[in-house]
Amino acid sequence: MMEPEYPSRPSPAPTPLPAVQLIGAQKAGTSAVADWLFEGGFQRPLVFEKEPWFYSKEVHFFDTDHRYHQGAEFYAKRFQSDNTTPMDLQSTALDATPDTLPFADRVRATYESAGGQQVKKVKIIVILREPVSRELSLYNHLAFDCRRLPSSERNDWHNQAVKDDGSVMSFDDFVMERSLPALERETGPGRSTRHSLYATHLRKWFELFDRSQILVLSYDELRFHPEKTQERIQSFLGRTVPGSLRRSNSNDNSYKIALPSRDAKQALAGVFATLNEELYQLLDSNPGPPMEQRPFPRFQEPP
Ligand SMILES: Nc1ncnc2c1ncn2[C@@H]1O[C@H](COP(=O)(O)OS(=O)(=O)O)[C@@H](OP(=O)(O)O)[C@H]1O
Repeated sequence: MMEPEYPSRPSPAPTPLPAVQLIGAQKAGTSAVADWLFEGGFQRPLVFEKEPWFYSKEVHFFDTDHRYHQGAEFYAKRFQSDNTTPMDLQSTALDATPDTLPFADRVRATYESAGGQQVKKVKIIVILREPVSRELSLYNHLAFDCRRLPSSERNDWHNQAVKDDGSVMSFDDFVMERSLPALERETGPGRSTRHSLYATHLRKWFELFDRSQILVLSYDELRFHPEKTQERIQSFLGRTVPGSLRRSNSNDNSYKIALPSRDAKQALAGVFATLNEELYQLLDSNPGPPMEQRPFPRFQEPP
């Protein structure tokens, strides 16, 4: 029997989403890379009324429930201005939200729902930093904000570094009372600390996206050989980006702690030693695009 012929229905036009996702890790040099890319021609997200200024780098769509649940159109609007075409978006729009790392599934679902095979085209960049130094950087950032912001402007994220009496806790206390408990649970307070569970997060990204779409970078290389990191990113993105990587978002101030105490370092390193090994093995068995460092360099621990 002949199959009946149905007129082919045009599929709905895709919702154009950013071509590049810089997903973290938080405190691993994402602002420096984002600044360089934005200055070099990548398109920033738009900031809407009542949104904070830093949304012009990071949209906080995937990591913020009430934003995520507004859907792909809500997200796409942050990248549409009168003079952008879908073509522009597909090649130069960048979301550099450093908190996206734990949300591979949401990124996949959003790009899938947006159509146009964008899920197969989006380019994902992640920078990994030695976890003890990253935790210290997180603490320094929180402590800096807590000292400069009135309590009415702080949120739960900032208040992680505040003691019951309202004073800012030491890094040692932060490690014992916040970081270590956070690493023992999968959800709840301490998500920023759990960014350092790199193998857990990356395993999901590797399952949900083709490995060739994900460039894994080393913060140590970004710090000591930034020109190499720039070369890798340009090769991955398939375009030359003028300018150079500068230091950015270092929150320098007289209270900033340069090195962890021996106790804090030992307590954290004890947890991260095995997890870092898991990461090296995961990267070893999942080779990335050709411009990625291989083997991935082992982290340099703080002295
Ligand atoms: N060019 C360059 N080289 C080396 N290190 C650099 C560079 N730019 C920024 N940084 C350091 O990266 C830390 C800030 O990271 P992020 O920008 O990712 O932070 S954030 O998640 O966006 O808040 C922060 O680390 P700490 O100084 O240890 O806190 C920055 O100093």
